[in-house]
Amino acid sequence: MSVYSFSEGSSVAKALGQYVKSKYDTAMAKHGRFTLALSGGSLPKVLAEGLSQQKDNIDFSKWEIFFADERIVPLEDENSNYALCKEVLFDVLPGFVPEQIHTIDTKFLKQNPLDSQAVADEYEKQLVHVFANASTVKVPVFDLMLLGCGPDGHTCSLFPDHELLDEDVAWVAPITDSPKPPKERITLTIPVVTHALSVAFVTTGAAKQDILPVVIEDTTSKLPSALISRAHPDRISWFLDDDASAKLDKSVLRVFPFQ
Ligand SMILES: O=C1O[C@H](COP(=O)(O)O)[C@@H](O)[C@H](O)[C@H]1O
Repeated sequence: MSVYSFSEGSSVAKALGQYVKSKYDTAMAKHGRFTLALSGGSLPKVLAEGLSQQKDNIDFSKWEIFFADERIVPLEDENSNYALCKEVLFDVLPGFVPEQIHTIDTKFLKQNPLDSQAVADEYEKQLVHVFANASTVKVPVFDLMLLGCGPDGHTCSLFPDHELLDEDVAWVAPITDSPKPPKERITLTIPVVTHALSVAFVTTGAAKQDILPVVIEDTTSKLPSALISRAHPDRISWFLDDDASAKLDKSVLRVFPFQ
């Protein structure tokens, strides 16, 4: 696992932009497209800042984008992870192809009661379609997952002690009792996240400093971020600022290779 800490948010953004560009280059050389899962929360703004410095060397029309998790709300709702990414990324940087940005199907929102399982199943079908020609059909293999880590150690919409942590069949699962609102969401499951070729957690701010030693240093932790981090440590990078990393043992920190 590579854990990087930077003195300020702008340095986290710059490094993340360089890291994503290198993963994009690798994917393009390998199969001519870049499959990526994005999170909501604090991630999209940091990512947008980093990518704005790389945009002249990236063809965003080659990006095939899913959401690591999504709230079951209209796409224009302020709680929608898509809406957030659209505002800071898709509407700002040039070249994204709308058909390659995979949103939940909002036709299910008209149903009463809401069938969140149907939302998850439909989203899984989109994954099946996009990854159908890839070498694996058992589990989609994303080039990159960009994740957050909440102050409770949750990531995607995988929350501590939740039964979804044991899901080992579905690629996409619904959650109807999310402890963080809104309650109804879908999430990629742990098998999908841990099969990605690279996973980056992006986490900043003092509110995260108590949970990070548990997630990163405690090898017995069952927190969702820890389970993912430990599954394939060689594929995992953490991008932190010094506020977030303040309580980590300094021996876990690495020097960011692109500087
Ligand atoms: O609810 C969510 O929270 C996590 C963490 O958000 P952050 O603001 O603490 O970075 C986020 O990764 C996820 O996509 C989102 O739905």
